[in-house]
Amino acid sequence: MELNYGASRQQPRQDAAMQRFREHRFGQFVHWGLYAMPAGYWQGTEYRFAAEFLQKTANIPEPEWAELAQQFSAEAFDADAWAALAARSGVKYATFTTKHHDGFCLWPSQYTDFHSGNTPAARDFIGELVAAYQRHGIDVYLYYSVLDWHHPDWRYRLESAEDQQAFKRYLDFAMNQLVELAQRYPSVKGFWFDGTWDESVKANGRWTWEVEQRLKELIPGLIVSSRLRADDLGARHRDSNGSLMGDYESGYERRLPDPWDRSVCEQDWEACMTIPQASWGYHAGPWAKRTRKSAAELIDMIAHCTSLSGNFLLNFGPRGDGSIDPEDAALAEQIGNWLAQNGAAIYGKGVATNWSYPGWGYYTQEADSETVYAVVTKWPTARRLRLQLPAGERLLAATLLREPALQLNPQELETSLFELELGNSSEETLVFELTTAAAEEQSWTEPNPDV
Ligand SMILES: C[C@@H]1N[C@@H](C(=O)NCc2ccccc2)[C@H](O)[C@@H]1O
Repeated sequence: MELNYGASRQQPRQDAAMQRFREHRFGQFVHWGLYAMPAGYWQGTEYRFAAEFLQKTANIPEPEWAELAQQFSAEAFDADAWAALAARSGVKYATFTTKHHDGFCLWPSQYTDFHSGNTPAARDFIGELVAAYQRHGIDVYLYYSVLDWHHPDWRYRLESAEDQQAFKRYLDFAMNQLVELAQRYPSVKGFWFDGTWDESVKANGRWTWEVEQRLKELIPGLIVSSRLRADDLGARHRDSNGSLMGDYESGYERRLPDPWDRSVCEQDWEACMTIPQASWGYHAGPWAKRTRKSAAELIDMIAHCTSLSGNFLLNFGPRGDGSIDPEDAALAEQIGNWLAQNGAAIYGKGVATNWSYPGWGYYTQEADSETVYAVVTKWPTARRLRLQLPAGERLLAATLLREPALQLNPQELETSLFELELGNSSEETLVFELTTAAAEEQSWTEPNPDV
């Protein structure tokens, strides 16, 4: 169907900026703001829900929430320390919340008084973070919530002429802020949009289209997530013809596609994930602590996304004073140590097109390369790894990536089916670099499995 504000392309972008994004594979999400101070508690009660939603879950009147800005001193904030830890964690890009749903801005915006310049901290946190992360060689993306609980002209739905007029004022405000961010921080590589699910935004597909156009005029090569976009009819992420809007699919929030679902590889995509079960902002309660994911679980997710040609954006919620939770820092270091040894299987890699999902982990491969990597995340109890190679291929060698590299002798069970003895290694996540060759002509054909 004819659309004015639908997808602007059918195929993935092939320019250098997009190729750089997809080669990153692993990124850091950072949710930080006023919500990090109460950290899931209000008047002594723990609220077991996302800490950045506390204003709503605890029914806090907006003026009372806004008062938190007067306590925001962030005395332990150190952009360079955040960036150095991020570099050690192995991330290649970082996405920072500039304004979350509560409307509080981490930069001195000229369009509102509700910003970090008007706090005891009196700092441009976004400016400091952009500079520090780029000094550490990490690309920066900016998160912006269209949903804004603070702004008087925000509307969830448009039921009257007054609603329409107010929400027009709100969209003008948001466009002004986005242009302001692009002009203040022109070195950022992209924008990550959130809070676009309400009827009011879905009824303004043209505005979402204009935002993408305007920001890409200001910053050539800019990358914009699909979550910004609605089309003429209010369809989100994908337009009413099923075509992806924006530059990559950003609908995977705290969930990953099925590891065998190769359909997701047709477009660029990114999954974002929390360390605790369901809080993006720092939550100080036992509920969040009890549900933290381990390094092994998160490494599995990194390899899972890579194996389907997607990026994995792991969220960190710094504490209200600007310090990093020591448990998060330790986790970041563990992941970084693994990537230092095994990153060849992740960075710049994607789906191993001819290799089926093995169940015990993931195959990854660089496009147009012969080399395939096997990331073993679920050890077979028999401690023998079975590899079903693509038909017509045989396994010459399997080399363990970690130091010292260990070459295993593949045992041929049947043509294209091989076994590796894993020995007693206690390591959690092993990566093998696989060397294959064309198998000799088969004297027999595979039995027909459809009996
Ligand atoms: C990236 C995350 N998105 C925000 C959020 O509101 N998620 C809750 C939600 C997720 C999906 C549909 C509606 C609401 C969370 O607060 C994080 O910022």
